[in-house]
Amino acid sequence: MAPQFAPMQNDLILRTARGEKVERPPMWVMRQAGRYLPEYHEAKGSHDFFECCRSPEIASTLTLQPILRYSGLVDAAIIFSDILVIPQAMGMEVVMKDKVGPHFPSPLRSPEDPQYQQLLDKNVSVQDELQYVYDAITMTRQKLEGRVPLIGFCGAPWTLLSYMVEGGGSKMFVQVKTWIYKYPEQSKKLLQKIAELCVEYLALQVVAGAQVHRPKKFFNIGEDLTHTRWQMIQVFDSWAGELSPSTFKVFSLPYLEYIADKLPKRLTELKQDVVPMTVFAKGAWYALDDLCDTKYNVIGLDWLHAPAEAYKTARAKGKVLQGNADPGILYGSKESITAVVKEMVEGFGRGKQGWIANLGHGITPFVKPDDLKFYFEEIHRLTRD
Ligand SMILES: Cc1c2[nH]c(c1CCC(=O)O)Cc1[nH]c(c(CCC(=O)O)c1C)Cc1[nH]c(c(CCC(=O)O)c1C)Cc1[nH]c(c(C)c1CCC(=O)O)C2
Repeated sequence: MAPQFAPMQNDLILRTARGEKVERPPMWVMRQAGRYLPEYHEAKGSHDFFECCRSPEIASTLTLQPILRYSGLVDAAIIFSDILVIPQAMGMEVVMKDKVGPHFPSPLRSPEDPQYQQLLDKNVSVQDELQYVYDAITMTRQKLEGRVPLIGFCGAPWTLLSYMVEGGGSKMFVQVKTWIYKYPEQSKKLLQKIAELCVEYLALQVVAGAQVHRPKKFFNIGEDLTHTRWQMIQVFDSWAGELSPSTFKVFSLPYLEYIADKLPKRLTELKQDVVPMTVFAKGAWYALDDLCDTKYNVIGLDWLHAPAEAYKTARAKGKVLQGNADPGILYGSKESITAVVKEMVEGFGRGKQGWIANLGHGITPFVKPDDLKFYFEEIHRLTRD
């Protein structure tokens, strides 16, 4: 039987993502459960990063931390995990190196590497390999007690391929550029394989948080009430900006589209409702038009976009935007935070439709938690009627 969860109290982000008119913009920030929070370090203790991801108890505790600290200001939780759990599920080793970031001891170097064929041929069960994520989602949904919806996520195929061949973060992208320019067909095969795994992984995340009951006041006339979800999902293409407009169309966009086309179908097969979908292609400012033509409901923006201009493009195509202040603003003065919030509020339709307030990328370490609070409060203040 499906687990039972408390009724949802705040569905603002879901209504906004579906394009409805709202009373104020919903807010959350990427990496909101992270190193800038003292309670994060406390709960993490001496546990390794991936150990925290694999422990539903720790992952759910970390997920809830910003929700508790910024109660009333944060309208969504995002499950504490990492995009690199997919390469791990595919059999690659990934470790998190302190102060360095993710590291693959044996990255995929070329199509001649025996790992290449193994990765393509392996029948990966994301059901079995990533059960700990689904357990963390179910536990988090229980601990949230209906406070806010929970966002599930995965990495985009292009970004995951980059990590798998670079072996970690990169400045020059030598390996992945070699792959796409020397071995384009082999690259595409792997991108497709990753995209298929992403669909199944996202679908199973939705299943793990599925909810059957909800309070009467949220019913819509004529709606099928048997399987109502309180979730959404986001696909992170953090390295999209390494591609050119034309190579993005070949090595990233088709796989992002594949996920957005297939996920609703897969959810229907699994007798689940569809959930709102967000795509965040960092650095791909040139692709806004193309992304607005996909089936994603929400397009995440980094700070390379001027809010008013992006909003015009997105609204013309009925899309919702998410973002987009430079996370670096949180190191600045209160006046500069207010100025950037004003620009967003004015640019994004005063937050009454089509805007989910966020930062333009994940919040960075050393930000003072109260400065993030001020950012949220300013969004709240400036969108109040
Ligand atoms: C590229 C990427 C990764 N992971 C992720 C992305 C896409 C988003 C983005 O572009 O930032 C996604 C991610 N990673 C994490 C979350 C958790 C949910 C959230 O609060 O947003 C999410 C959504 C936790 C994390 N993921 C990581 C941390 C820090 C771990 C620690 O040192 O305690 C957290 C809280 C580690 C991580 N994981 C990854 C990197 C590059 C790093 C190192 C980052 C750094 O050193 O600044 C891979």
